[in-house]
Amino acid sequence: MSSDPMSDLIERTVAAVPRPDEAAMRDARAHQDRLTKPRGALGALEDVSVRLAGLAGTCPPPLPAPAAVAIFAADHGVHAQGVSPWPQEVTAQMVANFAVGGAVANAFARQVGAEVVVVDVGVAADLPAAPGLLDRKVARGTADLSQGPAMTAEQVRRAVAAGIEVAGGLADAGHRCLITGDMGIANTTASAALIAAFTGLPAERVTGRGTGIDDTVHARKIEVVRTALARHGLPGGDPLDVLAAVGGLEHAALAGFILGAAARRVPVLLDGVIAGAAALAAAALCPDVVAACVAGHRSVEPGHAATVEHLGLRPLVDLELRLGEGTGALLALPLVQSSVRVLHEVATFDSAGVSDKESRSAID
Ligand SMILES: Cc1cc2ncn([C@H]3O[C@H](COP(=O)(O)O)[C@@H](O)[C@H]3O)c2cc1C
Ligand SMILES: O=C(O)c1cccnc1
Repeated sequence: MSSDPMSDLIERTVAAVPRPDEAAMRDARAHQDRLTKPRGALGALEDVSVRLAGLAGTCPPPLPAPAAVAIFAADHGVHAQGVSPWPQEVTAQMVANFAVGGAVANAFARQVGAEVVVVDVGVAADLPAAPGLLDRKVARGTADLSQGPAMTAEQVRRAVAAGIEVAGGLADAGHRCLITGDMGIANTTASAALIAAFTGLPAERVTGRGTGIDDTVHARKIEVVRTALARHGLPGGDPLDVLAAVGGLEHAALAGFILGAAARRVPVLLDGVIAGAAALAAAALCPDVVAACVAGHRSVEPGHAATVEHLGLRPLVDLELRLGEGTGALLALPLVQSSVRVLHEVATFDSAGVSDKESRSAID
C-alpha cells in the first residue's frame, strides 16, 4: 500500500468491492420462478432483484430503503470555451436552491421519500453553510481541460476520497440505496470527454447538446472534446489519470461514491450522462463495481447510450429527460424497491395454493 492516506482509502475501497454472489443470484432466480405469476412476467424487474441479491450475498436482499441522493456540485474551467449557454454562477445558485428544497431533484426526492445531501466538491464560489450541504471543496472549479489537465492527481484523489466518505457516511446512517446526483455548468462537456476516453468512441458520437445548444455551439463542443482527447493522448492510461486530464471534481467524487456504495454492498442508482461517465471511471478502477449499479434512466444525451451499453446496464425509465441532478434515478427508485419487495412479500404457488400451470403441464 502507498503511504498517502487518500490512495490507501481508494485501494481499500476497491479491494472491498464484492464479486456478485452466484448462489444468492440462483436463489433469487429460483424464488422468482416460484412466485404467483407466470415465469419472467416481471421482465427487467426480475433481473434487478436478482442482481441486488448477488450484491447483498443473500436472498432476499435487504429492501433498498431508506434511500439518499447525493448531489455533487462543481465548476468547470472548460466553461471558458463557450460550451454551455448558461453562466457558471448557476452552479452556486442551484446549490442554494437545493439547500432550500426548490429544485426538481428536491421535489422528486420528496415524492419518493429520499433524503437529499448536497456536496460541494468544487464550486467556484464561497457557499454559505446550509443544512444538508457538505463542504468538501477540493478546488474552486477545474482548470480548462482543453488547455491542459483539468485536475492534479492530488485533487482527483481528494475528490474520489470525498465521494467514498459520503457513501460510507450515508450507509452508516442506515441508507440502503444511494442515488447519484450532480450539478455543474459545463459538466456535459467533461462527461463527453470521459465517455470517449473510456469507451474509445469518437467525440462526435458521444457529445450531446447538454442544457440545449444550437448547431454552431454543438460543433464547437465536439471540437473541444476532440482536441482535448488528442492533447491528452486519450483513450488510454490509468483511470485516475483520465479523470485528472478531462474529468470534473464531481465526476471524481461520483466515482468514489459509486465505489464506496459497492464496497458496502449498498446498491447505487445511477442518474444520467454525468453519473454514467463517473461509473465508467469507477468500472475502469474496479470492474466488479458494475454489479452494484442500476441505471435509473436513459438520458437523451448520445454519450449515455454508449455508456450503458459499455457497462452492460439496462436503464429502467426512458422519459427523454436531460436534466441531471439525480432526477432520472429518483424516478426509478420505486421500481428498484418494488423489484425487491416482490422477493420479500409475494406468495409462492405452494403457500397460496395456486396451481402452477407450468409445472403441472410438465408432469402431464
Ligand atoms: C437551471 C439549471 C438547473 C440544472 N440542473 C441540472 N443541470 C444540468 O445541466 C448542467 C450541464 O449542462 P451543460 O453542460 O450544458 O452546462 C449541469 O449543471 C447539470 O447538472 C442544470 C442546468 C441548469 C441551467
Ligand atoms: O441527461 C443528462 O444526464 C443531462 C443532460 C443535460 C444536462 N445535464 C444532465
